[in-house]
Amino acid sequence: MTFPITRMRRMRKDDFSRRLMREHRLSADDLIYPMFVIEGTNTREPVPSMPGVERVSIDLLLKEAQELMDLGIPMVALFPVVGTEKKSLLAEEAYNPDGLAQRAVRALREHFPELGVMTDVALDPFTTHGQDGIIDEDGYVLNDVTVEVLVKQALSHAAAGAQVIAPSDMMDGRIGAIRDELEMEGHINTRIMAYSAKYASAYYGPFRDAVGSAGNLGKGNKFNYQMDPANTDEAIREVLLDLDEGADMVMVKPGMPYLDVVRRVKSELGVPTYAYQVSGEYAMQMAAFQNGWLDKDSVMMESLLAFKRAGADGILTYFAKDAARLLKG
Ligand SMILES: NCc1[nH]cc(CCC(=O)O)c1CC(=O)O
Ligand SMILES: [Mg+2]
Repeated sequence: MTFPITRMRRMRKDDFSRRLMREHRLSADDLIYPMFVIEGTNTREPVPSMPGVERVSIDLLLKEAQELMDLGIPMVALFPVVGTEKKSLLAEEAYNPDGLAQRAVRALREHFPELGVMTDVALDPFTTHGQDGIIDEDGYVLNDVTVEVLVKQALSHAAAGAQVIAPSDMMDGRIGAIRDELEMEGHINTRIMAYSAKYASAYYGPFRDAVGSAGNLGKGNKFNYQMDPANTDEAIREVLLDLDEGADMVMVKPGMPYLDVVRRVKSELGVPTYAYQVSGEYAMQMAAFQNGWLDKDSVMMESLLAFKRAGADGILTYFAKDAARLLKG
């Protein structure tokens, strides 16, 4: 009779030894909370395809910000939702100093100076067609023309006080152009979180419902600027370019279906790496939770821990508050 010399189960026997050998941990410090902002006062609107997520007016945003502070969540990511009267072909509203995003940033910075505020730089909430940039007569998104507008948008966010600017548009060269302008205008410490490896994903559907760009986009797609889900070498090149152009943090998006990309970026480049657990990932989990098919707390925490294991330094997730509450116990 021979016995196994190595019994892997020994260390799993008790909670104390399981804790001692645990390699990765999720904490509130890892979480970034995305929020949708609308006009009005004391106004909240549910997003039907994202149960539990609401679009809120700035006064309610401030109430939630207090909650984020209490939970120890370091940063909120803002997504403005504007009416059709604010949308145009040239997306001028994107850089309106008194636009919804800019006002939301100012209010948060005034009341919660310690909370990180990250803004989305992309034109889709402000274009009549729902594309992230300016289009030509054929509907093709023009790169360099779009970058000029993105620079103005980014500058208006920095001027409002945003500490982190997050270009999510996938135009070439926009990180360098934005960095240049920020430096020239004295915003030398404004951090850039680049959505570097952003894939043309079908998992963004509920987000496009939330910001009201789905209808405008119609049958359109973003294949000629967002990345092909088949590629990973290309993701490394995208990340390298953004780092060279002055990005402080890089992001992979979506999250769970792209953890291989997160791992490659972290292992090969060793830079601050973030992942976005996007709206579709949230929606499909919530659907299963609401049906009683999966257990919410444990599946949510397992899904977030998976990002840490893959090498992410932080996660943008609609579960941020729920997860932080659980972590607090
Ligand atoms: N620039 C748009 C933007 N910024 C964040 C998301 C998606 C976020 C999510 O699905 O949760 C998108 C959608 C898109 O590219 O169409
Ligand atoms: Mg790029």
